[in-house]
Amino acid sequence: MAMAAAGLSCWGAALGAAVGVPLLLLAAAPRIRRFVAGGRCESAARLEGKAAVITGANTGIGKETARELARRGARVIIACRDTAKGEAAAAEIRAETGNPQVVVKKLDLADTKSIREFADSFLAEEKELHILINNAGVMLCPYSKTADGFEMHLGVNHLGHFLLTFLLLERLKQSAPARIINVSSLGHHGGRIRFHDLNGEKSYNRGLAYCHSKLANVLFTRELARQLQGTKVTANALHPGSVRTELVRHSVLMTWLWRIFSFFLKTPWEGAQTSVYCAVAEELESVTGQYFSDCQPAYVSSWGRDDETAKKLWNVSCELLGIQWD
Ligand SMILES: NC(=O)C1=CN([C@@H]2O[C@H](COP(=O)(O)OP(=O)(O)OC[C@H]3O[C@@H](n4cnc5c(N)ncnc54)[C@H](OP(=O)(O)O)[C@@H]3O)[C@@H](O)[C@H]2O)C=CC1
Ligand SMILES: CC1=C(/C=C/C(C)=C/C=C/C(C)=C/C=O)C(C)(C)CCC1
Repeated sequence: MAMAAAGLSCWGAALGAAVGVPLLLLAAAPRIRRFVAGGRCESAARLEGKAAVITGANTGIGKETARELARRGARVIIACRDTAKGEAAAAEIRAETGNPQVVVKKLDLADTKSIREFADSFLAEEKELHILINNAGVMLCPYSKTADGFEMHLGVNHLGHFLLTFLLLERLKQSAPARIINVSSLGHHGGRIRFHDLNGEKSYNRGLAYCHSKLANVLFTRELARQLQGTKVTANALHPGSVRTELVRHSVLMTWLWRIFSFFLKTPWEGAQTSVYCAVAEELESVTGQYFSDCQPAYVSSWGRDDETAKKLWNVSCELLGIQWD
């Protein structure tokens, strides 16, 4: 008798949980979504007469950043490796914003020849550059190398953008006030700069390789800001949040987790808010060398605050790319 009662109350509790938990989640859903969405760029700044280059703006966070800057009246150059995808994104943004000044230029960050061609063509055709958003990125790639033999994460996420910034810097200085924005990640906390094995030839872990490259973004920003003091060109880095994009495409597991838990991830528009904030917020006019998340300053790992490592990474990057920049 007692056993039957215990069994019944067990079923009752299970039934209660099965109905109660989903109901509770449903009731809390709007709050959870607001929390997940994170900070918003509240600035109403307009960008007529301003020009912006955004790398990897054919999809994800970059595309939404392009849409927001176009909406504010900027001339937007979508710099991407697949120009067909870029043209589709540009057409959509032009139609939605009514801004005809959204153009596409080919840029493959995994090939320094393509980066130089992009810069040559840009400098020949565009007389001003006020905002450079180094947004493109790869994550969790199986071991592979760029056309120049750099490990893919380091090559695309750091070295490619390092070279691009170097080639466009004079135009940014001429157009000052100007802003450089490096899209990094919270993942930089797990990164280290492994100077003895930058190309991951001795040991390679694709998750860590991503983190190392995102730490490189933070250190690059830090040293760049230091070197640009007094030029009215600022450099800041940011974490966009965990965002529903194609970034996880190289991992089947992450792709599934991203789908299943998509409710708990930012939309690409929400993920673009901190990039837009860094690009337009009036109060950031002379703020430089900082790291933001959810449209506010955020905590940088101790490795990301190491000036000596930042300087050393700068010098090694110049050596690897065969450029003189100081
Ligand atoms: N999504 C997230 O949760 C987070 C994203 N980030 C960062 O945000 C940034 C944007 O990523 P997100 O929008 O999420 O990812 P997506 O994968 O959606 O977009 C990445 C963009 O980078 C481009 N890209 C990749 N490789 C190259 C290359 N060799 N040359 C030129 N462009 C290239 C892609 O082009 P194509 O479409 O042709 O592949 C695409 O346009 C990245 O720097 C990422 O590290 C940081 C933290 C979290
Ligand atoms: C904990 C947890 C999740 C969150 C993962 C996060 C928060 C990933 C962040 C990735 C970043 C920052 C990538 C780019 O730089 C999932 C997968 C949603 C579901 C499973 C449990």
